[in-house]
Amino acid sequence: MPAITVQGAVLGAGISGAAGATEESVDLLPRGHRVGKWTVGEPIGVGGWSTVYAARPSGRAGGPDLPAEVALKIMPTAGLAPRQARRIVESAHREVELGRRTGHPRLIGLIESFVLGAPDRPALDGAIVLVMERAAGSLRELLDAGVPEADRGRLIEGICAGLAHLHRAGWVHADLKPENVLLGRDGSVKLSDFGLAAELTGTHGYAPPLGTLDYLPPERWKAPLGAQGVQVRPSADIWALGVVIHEVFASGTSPFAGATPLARGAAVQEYGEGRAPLRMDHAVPPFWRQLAADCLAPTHEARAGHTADSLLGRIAAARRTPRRRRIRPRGRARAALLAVALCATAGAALSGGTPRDDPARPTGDLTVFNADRTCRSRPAREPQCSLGLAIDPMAPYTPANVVPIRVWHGDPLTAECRLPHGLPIVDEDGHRSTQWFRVHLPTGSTPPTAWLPAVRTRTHPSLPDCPHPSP
Ligand SMILES: Nc1ncnc2c1ncn2[C@@H]1O[C@H](COP(=O)(O)OP(=O)(O)OP(=O)(O)O)[C@@H](O)[C@H]1O
Repeated sequence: MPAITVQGAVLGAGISGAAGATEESVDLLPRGHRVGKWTVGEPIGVGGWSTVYAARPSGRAGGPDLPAEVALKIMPTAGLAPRQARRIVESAHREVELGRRTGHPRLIGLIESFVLGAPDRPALDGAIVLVMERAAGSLRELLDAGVPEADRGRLIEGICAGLAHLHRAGWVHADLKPENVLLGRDGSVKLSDFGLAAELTGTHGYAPPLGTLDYLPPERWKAPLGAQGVQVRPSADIWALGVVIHEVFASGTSPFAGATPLARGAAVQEYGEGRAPLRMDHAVPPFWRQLAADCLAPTHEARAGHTADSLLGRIAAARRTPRRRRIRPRGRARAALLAVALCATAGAALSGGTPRDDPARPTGDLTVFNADRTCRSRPAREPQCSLGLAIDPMAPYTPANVVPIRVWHGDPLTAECRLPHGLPIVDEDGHRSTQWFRVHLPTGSTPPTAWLPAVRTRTHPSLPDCPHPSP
C-alpha cells in the first residue's frame, strides 16, 4: 500500500504537486487506506473542491478520546493553478480557524486537520484533510426526499441557533444552503462548510467572491470586489435563511421564480430594486411566511433588525404559545420519535429505500439526482426532466446511446458495480466525474442493465468495480 503520511498542520500548508482536484475525486482514497490515525471508508459526498469520506480510528489509534466514526474532507491542491490552490488553502484556514474558536452543538465539530504527504500518489500529495464529526445526511437530501411536516419547524430552529452562535462569535457563514446543513443521527442540525466564512471586523467581514447564486441577497449582486474580497454582513446569512425556510415548507422550491440559478438571481435583483413583489408559496404557513418575509427584506438595512437571535426568540415564543403547539416537540418520547422519523427519511434518501434483490450478489441502492433544481421541485414526471441511462459508458452520452427507459429525480435504482473510469460527464452544476454505476432495469428489459453517470446521484454505495466494458 503506498505511503501516505501526515506532513504538518493546515496552518502553514504549502502548495505543491501535480494532478486534478475534483476530477475523479471520489477515487482519490481507496477504502482501507490509512490517513494519519484514520482508516478510510466509503465516499459520502463530493463538493466543488473536495471529497468527503467516512473513516474510523485505525487499530490502536481508537479509544475513548476518538469518535468511532468521522468524516474526512480531502481538498487536493496538487496540479491546480496557483490562484485556485491558494483559494483552497485559504478556505481550509478559515474552516480550521472557525472550528478552533467557535465550537457549538449546532456547528459540525472539527476534530483535527493536516496536510498529506504522498510522494507516490501525486493527486494526494499536499492535499489538505479536515477530520470532522460525521453527520448522517444533509438537509438537501432530506428536501429531495420530502421533509416530514412535524420536523420542519425544529430544523429551522436548529439552523437559526447555529447562525445565532456564529454571529455572536463574530463570524458570517456566507454560504448557508441546504447542502451545508447537516443532520446528526439523532436528527440534530449542524451547520457545516465554513470555507467561505468571514470574521467580522466591526460591522462586516470579507469573503471570497464566491457563494451559491440561489442564496445570495440582492446587495451581493452589485457588491464591489476589493483586494480583501467582497463585504459580507450577518444579514447575508439571514437572507439565505429566508430562502431555506421557504424551501423547507414549499417542497424545496425557491421563493424566486426562474429555470436557472441566474434567472432566479435576476428575479432576486428585480425584487431588491422594488420592481417585483415577494411571492411566496401558499404552502408556507403564516408564522413561517412572516419569518421568511422578514429574512427576505430587500435591503441590508431593512433586514438588519432581524438578527438570528431575534428570530430564534420569535420561534421560541411561538413554540410556547398554545396556538402554535403544532411546532412544539412534546416531551422526550415525541422528540425521540421525530429523530427516528428524520433519520429514517434521511436514510431512505441516502439509500434509495429499495430492497436488494439478490442477497448473494453485492448491490447498492442509489437515488437519481437531477442537478436542474426546477426539475427537482416538479412532482410530475415531465419528459423534459427525465434523465437517460447509457447503453455504453465509454461512448458519448447522447440520445443514441441511452436505453428507452427514462429515470427522474428521486427514483430509486439498484446498482451492482461501479466503473471508475468511463467517459467524463459534467452535470448542470459543473460537477465532473468519470465514474458510472451499472444499474438494474426492470425485469424483462433488454438489455437487463444500463449505466448511470455518478454525477446523476449523490449516493455512492460501496460496490465492487465493474469489469471494463468491451468496445
Ligand atoms: N461532516 C460530514 N458528515 C457527513 N457528510 C458530510 C460531512 N461534510 C460534508 N458531508 C457531505 O459531503 C458533501 C460535500 O461536502 P463539501 O463540504 O465538500 O461540499 P459542498 O458544501 O457540498 O459543496 P461546496 O463546498 O463546493 O459548496 C456535502 O454535501 C455533504 O453531503
